[in-house]
Amino acid sequence: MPAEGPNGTVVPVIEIERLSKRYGDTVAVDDLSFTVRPGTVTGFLGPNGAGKSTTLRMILGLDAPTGGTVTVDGVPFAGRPRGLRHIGALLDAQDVHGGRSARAHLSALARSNRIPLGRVEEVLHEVGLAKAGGRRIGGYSLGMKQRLGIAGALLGDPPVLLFDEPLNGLDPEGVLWVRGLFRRLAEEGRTVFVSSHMMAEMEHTADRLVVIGRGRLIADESLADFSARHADAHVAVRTPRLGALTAVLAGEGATVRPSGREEAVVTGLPAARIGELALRHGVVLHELASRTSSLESAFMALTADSVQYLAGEHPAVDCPAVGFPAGEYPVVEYPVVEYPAVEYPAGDAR
Ligand SMILES: Nc1ncnc2c1ncn2[C@@H]1O[C@H](COP(=O)(O)OP(=O)(O)OP(=O)(O)O)[C@@H](O)[C@H]1O
Repeated sequence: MPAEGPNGTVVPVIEIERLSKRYGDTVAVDDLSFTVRPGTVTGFLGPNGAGKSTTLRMILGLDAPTGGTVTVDGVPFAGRPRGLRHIGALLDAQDVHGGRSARAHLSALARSNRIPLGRVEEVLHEVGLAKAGGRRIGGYSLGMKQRLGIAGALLGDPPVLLFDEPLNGLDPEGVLWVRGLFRRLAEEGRTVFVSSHMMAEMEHTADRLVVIGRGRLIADESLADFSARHADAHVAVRTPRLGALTAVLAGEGATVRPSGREEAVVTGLPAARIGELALRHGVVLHELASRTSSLESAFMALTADSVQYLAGEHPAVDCPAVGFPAGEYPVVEYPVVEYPAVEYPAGDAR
């Protein structure tokens, strides 16, 4: 059933229900169920071969499920006559006719989807390709092709947007720009679903995460909840009396791992409690800091069993369970970033 918003309006929800896809003996997607809602950027994460692209293709009706259903606003996408005006998608930035200009490519897309041609200049401008729009796409860098793919997705001004690995090939400035764009699209009430195989990319891009491995659901939660549940929280301490502090903290049930002559990593007690205990026992502290290991480590640990191609040894992942009482995790800060407008000049061969 379509989800309803205020005044009975239909909310652009993507609903995936027990979805499966087999290619011969390969199970690409395995009994997958989750919902992607509007107003947030949802990251779709999984290692190579996890089934992300296959899922996106099934949302778009480009691949038929072996089992289960996928609907947008309660209707399979193939049943939507509005095409690009309903869902905009970037699946493969390289999959474009290199002999055409960006302007010609977008104009053809606009015509076949009954989108006013005026949108072509608007989206070229939006993605920073207005001046380079007359050049052959074959001469574009991967980053410029990603921008062109994003322009194609935006062309129909759709309420639902899918992006498959959109950050590939973008320089840091481009990554910041894309993050700002996705945030704005979500704030406009659109449904934004973005795949990636790297948590480090999604950490500052998505509000929600759907994590899959070997086609199966591993996590479906907000980034904050994922972070609180999976990231390895610990406290770094530095003191000239490490032996004394270790004895005190161990007596309180903490685990203390020395990381230098006067330094240690403590798990099992929050920083505030460590500071109080040190004061009470007369141990001077030169450093006391709450730290959280990278979410990338947590993601790798979660999906370690699902990694299709391993280079040599299994990656060593240090992600022990943490012992803080509920609500006492260190706060993970997500930096607020500025989004510079970038414009490629007509002759720029980046
Ligand atoms: N057309 C196809 N024929 C046969 N096998 C396929 C086909 N498409 C995908 N697969 C297989 O299905 C599994 C999932 O592939 P998919 O491309 O969906 O994963 P992915 O998560 O998008 O990976 P990546 O991050 O590498 O793009 C893989 O084992 C892949 O080899």
